[in-house]
Amino acid sequence: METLKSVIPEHIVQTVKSSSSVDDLISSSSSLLGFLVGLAQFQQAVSELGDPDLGCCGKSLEASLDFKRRGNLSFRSRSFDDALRFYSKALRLAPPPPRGDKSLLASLFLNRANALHNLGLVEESLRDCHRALRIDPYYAKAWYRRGKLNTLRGNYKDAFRDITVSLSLESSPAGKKQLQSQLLAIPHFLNQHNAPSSSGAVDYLPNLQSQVKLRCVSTKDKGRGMVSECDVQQASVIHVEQPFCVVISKSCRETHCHFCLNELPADAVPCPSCSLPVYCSESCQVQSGGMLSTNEVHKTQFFQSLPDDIVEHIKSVTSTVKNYSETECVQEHQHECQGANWPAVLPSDTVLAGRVIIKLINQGEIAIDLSNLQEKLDLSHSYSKMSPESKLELHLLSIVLIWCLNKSFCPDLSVCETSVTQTILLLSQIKVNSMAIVRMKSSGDAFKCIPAGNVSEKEPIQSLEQIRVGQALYKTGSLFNHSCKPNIHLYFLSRGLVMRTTEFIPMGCPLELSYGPEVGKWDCKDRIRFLEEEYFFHCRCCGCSQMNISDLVINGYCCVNTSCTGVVLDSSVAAWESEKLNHFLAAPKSLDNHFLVSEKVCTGVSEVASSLLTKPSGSLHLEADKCLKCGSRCEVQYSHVEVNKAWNNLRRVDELMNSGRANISVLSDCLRSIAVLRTSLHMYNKDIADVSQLTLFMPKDSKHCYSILHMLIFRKNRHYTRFTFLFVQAEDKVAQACYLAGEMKGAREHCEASIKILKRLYGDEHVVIGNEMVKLASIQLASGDSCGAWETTKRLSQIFSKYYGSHAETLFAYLSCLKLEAAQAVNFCS
Ligand SMILES: C[S@@+](CC[C@H](N)C(=O)[O-])C[C@H]1O[C@@H](n2cnc3c(N)ncnc32)[C@H](O)[C@@H]1O
Repeated sequence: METLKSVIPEHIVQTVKSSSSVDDLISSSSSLLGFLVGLAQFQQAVSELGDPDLGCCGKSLEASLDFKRRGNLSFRSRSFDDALRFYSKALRLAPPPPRGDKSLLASLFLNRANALHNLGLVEESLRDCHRALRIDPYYAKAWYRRGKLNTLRGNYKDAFRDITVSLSLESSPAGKKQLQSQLLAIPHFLNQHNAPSSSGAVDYLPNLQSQVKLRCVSTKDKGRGMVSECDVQQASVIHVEQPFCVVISKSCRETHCHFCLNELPADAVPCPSCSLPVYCSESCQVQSGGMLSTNEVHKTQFFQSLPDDIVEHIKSVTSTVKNYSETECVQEHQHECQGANWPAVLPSDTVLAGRVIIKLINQGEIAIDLSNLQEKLDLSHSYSKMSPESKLELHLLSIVLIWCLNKSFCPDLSVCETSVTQTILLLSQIKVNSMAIVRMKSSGDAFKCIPAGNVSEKEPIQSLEQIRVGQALYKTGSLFNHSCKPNIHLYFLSRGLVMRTTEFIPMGCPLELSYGPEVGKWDCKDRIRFLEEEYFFHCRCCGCSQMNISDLVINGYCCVNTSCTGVVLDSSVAAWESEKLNHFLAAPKSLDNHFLVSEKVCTGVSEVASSLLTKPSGSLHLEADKCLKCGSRCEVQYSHVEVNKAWNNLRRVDELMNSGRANISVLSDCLRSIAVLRTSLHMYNKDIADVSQLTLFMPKDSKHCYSILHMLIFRKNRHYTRFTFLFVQAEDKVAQACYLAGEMKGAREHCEASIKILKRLYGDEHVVIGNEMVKLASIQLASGDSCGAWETTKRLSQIFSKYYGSHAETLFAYLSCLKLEAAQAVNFCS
């Protein structure tokens, strides 16, 4: 792309970069398209994007056979994990019938089933036998393996039938004899009900409906927005939606199903036509567009002698899974697996745009020059606000995409200025409307109660991390506006979007979610900058237009008067916050009304900035270098220099710790710098929290380092009433350090302190409190405080169910284990 950019003549670059309206786009697209079409480099680039043999998504018999051979070697040396990996790779590369070898595919599935069986993965192994038999119903060894697995599962009736079929296909007398003795060894199964076999299919459609009726309205300053037509209680599901189109994140291609985006099982199934996507089940594979070959089994000479019930058994085992019709599912990969290479190479936004276009073409919704694309999708965009560089990028990507679609999918699709213009607008819609699908991953899904003093570094305190597994477009979901103080919250079940209220919402009140930034996480100017850069709008939410404590203190300095809890601002923050206040004063409501919005805000502000509570007349100016509570003067400039010195020191310490050269003298150096930060910055300042990083780099084996750190920090700040807001991360990390060092008392106290701080920052019921409580419960269990763990678990379950309802345990697998552990511990004690 960079090479192409570098050869575009300057006058075309300028036309593209200065385009802003649709009319401009028509002429800029036309000039660029005209130039590129005649360019040999462009022709070569796009032909490579459409050629599977030049790309990485084609099938290869040689490569597949090579992986099979390596799998066999690993299997023979009993390295079953390696064998599993090699057979899976071989399956991805094996060409499909009729071009490819049917028996190769069947044998690969059976070999993988054997590896899975040896790894103790019975269900997965059974599913692979099933796959081998669907490809080749006359595969004696696959019937035999299936019989063995069914015997293991206690499914004797099926086991008997499987081995009977295997026996009917076996030709050698020795083999027949062995199978006969296997049959005799199967326990008696008369009147047995077969245990249901897991299909491996994931129900990607959450069976959930919202009773709340929503309405799309026009707002004063945010375009369209969503409101409810009735009062909505806290924690209600207000919206459920399946995506219009989805694309998996490149980083998750090998680990997650390309359709439902759930984690892949050990027996993942590849796309039959190309080597890129893998799915968790045939159901996902078919819904994404992959084809399954069908087998019609008749009572052939092989099965002539078998009784009817066994023939029925053969038919039911070897029949294909349900096929989904076009209207029922998206079939989003289907067009790509005609051999095109571009979906593997182009950015996710562009692949998503390709999927949208193809879906609309397949549904017969859009013209072949895409002239009505905008009208059909009806989503907002901010093309005119994008940077000149981004505009050039969008032009190029759109031309490449239209060209690829024309060559690899739909020759009727016109490559013209109209289709390019519409694709540019589609890409800019995707920029502001698409959502990242995320999964919460805990540091240990299998929760374990760790006995006190027995904590190893392999058992970190339970904590959560977000993984971005895909990107999707939801048509109705796109109509919800952003607020830095959201009243709804969203999460994903497979690829389905679920939205819930986090507070009571009166009828007609806007329903707003956070696009990322929230009050309490970042200060106002950082939130506004982020939203301008990522979403191209200036935030007009209540969090950014109203006063709040977090925005005042997050970058503040402390008062020179040591008994005062007031905050001192530097000139840039003071100017920013003054502007915000005056913007508010210009609005019809009074400042009084403003502070009445939330009692909590009012208490918080009076604690650090009481001067703001006196009724201002005219314009309000927040003075820099002056305590907002007691009015004392403070040289922020001087503090700034001291803080910088301390930070440089800490960075050096950080490097030493990182390279394993930390010792006690380094630690005391670090603590001196922390002391400087503590005496200069306001106690809620987020930089103090960043000090926490240091504790992460402590050498894992030096328990006394933790103890010293713990002792010094802990003793210095005994008075937790002074510890609020952003000290929280430091508290959290010290808790973690104590936990790893086996100092459970310290770990619990620091974790409780961090919860106290978070409650002041976010309120008692915010999900971040729940996350922190997971850590507290794990510490309590490890230190033998079963009653405490039980109480904490009850509290955190309430918080999680407010955010995730009955899905909490589906989304966070460790929650049910934690509940069980806590319940068992408390029962054991009582
Ligand atoms: C995902 S769309 C939301 C629906 C949009 N309002 C519409 O009319 O289609 C995002 C766009 O809504 C507007 N928007 C959302 N939240 C906003 C906010 N807090 N302040 C200002 N504009 C906002 C911006 O124009 C943004 O690009």
